[in-house]
Amino acid sequence: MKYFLDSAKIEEIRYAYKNWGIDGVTTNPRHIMNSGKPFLTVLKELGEEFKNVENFPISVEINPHLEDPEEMVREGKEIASLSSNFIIKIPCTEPGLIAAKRLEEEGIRTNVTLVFSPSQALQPARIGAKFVSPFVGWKENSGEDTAPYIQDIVDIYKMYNAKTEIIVAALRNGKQIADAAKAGADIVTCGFDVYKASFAHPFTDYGLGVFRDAWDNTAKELEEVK
Ligand SMILES: O=C(CO)[C@@H](O)[C@H](O)[C@H](O)[C@H](O)COP(=O)(O)O
Repeated sequence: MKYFLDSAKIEEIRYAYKNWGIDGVTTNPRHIMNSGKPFLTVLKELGEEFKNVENFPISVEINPHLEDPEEMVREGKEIASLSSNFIIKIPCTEPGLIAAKRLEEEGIRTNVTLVFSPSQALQPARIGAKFVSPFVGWKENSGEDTAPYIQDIVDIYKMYNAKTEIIVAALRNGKQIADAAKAGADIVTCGFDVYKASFAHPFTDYGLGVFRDAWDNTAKELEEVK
């Protein structure tokens, strides 16, 4: 399963690419706002940073105020022209799906986002979107158990041999990452801190303490000779 970083902060993206080998990036308007930089500046930085890296998808969301498919397509094309790594992220609304279909027909790859049900995940696959992004965290926060819904999407896609790759999004902890892997999702996208926490376990730290003590208290060769 691939790991994408859900972020628009160039420093953490650079770190996660170099040290963790992340496979791509997903951004959204909130991540761009949190970067503290203007939209186009972030896009230029990302395009420049990965200009020599092939197969490194960077999802960039169109203006969320757009409701007309023609305008969505126009903006999607403008964004896509800035970098061959850019994937156009479009909301899972009817106009969004129309725009995604047109963009895919013109060879511009899309990521249909803000997906919250298996039925919403069907049309992105039918129109050949490159990615679909079902959300987990927001539903879990509202008290829903999301494991069955992700499993349903994975199973349906398998049943129909859908080529669209599933990015499980809005994950909050390591268990949700493991659940996505268990369900057979293609990709997860998480924030920097969620990945960092997922690499750790309190027993790993405890065990290290035990082994460090043992190391320090092991008889030293020179002392044994004496
Ligand atoms: O849709 C995708 C990935 O394609 C994500 O970037 C998605 O926007 C984010 O995971 C969600 O918005 C979660 O954001 P947050 O609640 O973790 O700030």
